[in-house]
Amino acid sequence: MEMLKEGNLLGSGLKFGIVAARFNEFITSKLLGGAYDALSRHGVDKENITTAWVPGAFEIPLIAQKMAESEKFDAVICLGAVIRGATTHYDLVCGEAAKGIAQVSLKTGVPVMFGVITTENIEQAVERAGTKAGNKGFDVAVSAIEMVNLIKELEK
Ligand SMILES: Nc1c(NC[C@H](O)[C@H](O)[C@H](O)CO)[nH]c(=O)[nH]c1=O
Ligand SMILES: CC(=O)[C@@H](O)COP(=O)(O)O
Repeated sequence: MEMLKEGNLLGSGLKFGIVAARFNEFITSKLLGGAYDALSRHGVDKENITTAWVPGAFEIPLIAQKMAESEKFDAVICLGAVIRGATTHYDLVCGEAAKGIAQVSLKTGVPVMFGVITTENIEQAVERAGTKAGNKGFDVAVSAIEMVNLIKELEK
């Protein structure tokens, strides 16, 4: 019989750090609300969630690294909204945020979730922050629970 490993969605007793970017706060605050909703609905206690605000998505990796290295959290959830402007700045911010977040996760072995939405315009961001395309903050929070529990399964 093939052995199948997967992570369940039970969050009770798990501890989460959240790094939220304040840039485009009208979007990121909705992503944060979605993450809180997901964690709460999956049994995570409010006192087991620590949220840190950073200026923008470019600063997320550093604080995510501090949280991951602290060994206080089972996973770190990164939330941001990068909306294309008139210059190439968008590409640099998106690229460094994504690369930095991935590197922290691989370096520390802690699940660090990429909840930074990267959109061409404000409408696309609104759609992904709790309207017709769902809430990416909710989605990555659920994935964070799954990753923590998958790792626990693999370590048995
Ligand atoms: N344009 C966006 C930014 N830009 C700011 C950078 O993230 C960074 O805070 C600044 O360059 C100082 O180091 N950040 C976002 O999160 N979203 C954007 O659309
Ligand atoms: C994603 C960004 O950095 C962007 O909001 C900056 O806008 P602009 O490229 O018009 O300076």
